[in-house]
Amino acid sequence: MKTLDWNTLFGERARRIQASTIRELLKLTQRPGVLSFAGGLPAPELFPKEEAAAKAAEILRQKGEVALQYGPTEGYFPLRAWVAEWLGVSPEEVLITTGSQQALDLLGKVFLDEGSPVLLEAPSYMGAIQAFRAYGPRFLTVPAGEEGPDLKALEEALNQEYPRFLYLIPSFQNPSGGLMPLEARRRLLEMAMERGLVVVEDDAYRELYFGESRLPSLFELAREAGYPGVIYLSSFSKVLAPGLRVAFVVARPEVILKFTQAKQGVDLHTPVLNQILVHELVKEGFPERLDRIRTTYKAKAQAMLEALDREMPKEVAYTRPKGGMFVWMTLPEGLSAEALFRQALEENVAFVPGGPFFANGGGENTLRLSYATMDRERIQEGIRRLGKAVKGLLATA
Ligand SMILES: Cc1ncc(COP(=O)(O)O)c(CN[C@@H](CCCC(=O)O)C(=O)O)c1O
Repeated sequence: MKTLDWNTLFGERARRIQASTIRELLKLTQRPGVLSFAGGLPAPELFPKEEAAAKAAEILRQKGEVALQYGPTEGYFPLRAWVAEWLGVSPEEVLITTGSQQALDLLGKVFLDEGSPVLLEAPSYMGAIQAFRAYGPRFLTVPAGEEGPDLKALEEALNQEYPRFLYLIPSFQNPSGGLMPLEARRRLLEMAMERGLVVVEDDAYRELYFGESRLPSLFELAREAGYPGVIYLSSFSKVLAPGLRVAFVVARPEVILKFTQAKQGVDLHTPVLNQILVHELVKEGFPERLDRIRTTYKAKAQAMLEALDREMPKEVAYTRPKGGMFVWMTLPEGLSAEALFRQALEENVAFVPGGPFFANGGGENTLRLSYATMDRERIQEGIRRLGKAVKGLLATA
């Protein structure tokens, strides 16, 4: 009988697909006793378990024939209408997706051909890099820091090339925690409008601000200016429950139509029961829930920063986030976050090395710490362990 070599049987696109570092690391961190700062996993204590249990039972009893049946690809209309009202758009501009991760894949499917230039920040969200990479694009990157992308570098890049789209996370960027100031947002939009550039705004952390209020999204600023070129992504993962896999895309009807056609070929529709459950959970008391979530993450961030200030040697730099879920750490030049990862695992603490957040390489001395999942005591203990591993690495440098 002929043996099968699957690698030769897989298609060209499949051979490009690489594992998600976060997903692979999360397996490692399941080991008992490991304190993990790896995944941006929302605080489980915030999940509305009791409320969801009651509402799910009620939905199945009263609307079981809808909740358990195939549904429209665009999404459960009452949820689309709720998102539309929340964002001040029409339901025809809203598509419900199975997590923002699916929207990232649809972006690749709809906009990218082999070799298409796509522009993103360095570092940027590795889930987006992974989703886009499957379509064989040519990645262009601009440096990003605590105030978002370097606009001078962005202008230079845009003067060289017209990318299929620019992918950004303006508020509490993953992994760098960056927050684009209002002036920078306006400047970026001017550059996009001059060129007719498609801008993808991934606003996963829009509500997780620690200050008094939220900055206007690029999407809102573009609408004010009458520019239709911003495609807006956000999700219920960070403000409700990631396991429900319910998120949305907001864009011009022509874009939503094409994304819907593409989604038909992927999963027909997002699970109907989950969509109805999300709608039931957000239609009352959502603002109060958001306040509780912001207070929780602000306290967790504070706990991590206090511990870092206490445990980390002065050679190590790290951000002081104004929202979101992450602290971005930079080791002295020449030190490897991968080497630190191995040393840290011996101390039973884990994080995500920064390399996979750089689409074109680099960032070997960077790492991302998520404070979202653990309570204050374990955050402090985890950082104590990490501090020990960092000092060990510095001693061998
Ligand atoms: C900027 C940005 N865009 C989309 C997503 C994915 O959100 P969904 O849950 O798919 O709606 C995320 C979620 N990222 C988390 C979750 C990854 C969880 C995992 O792979 O287990 C992380 O970076 O750790 C994100 O940060």
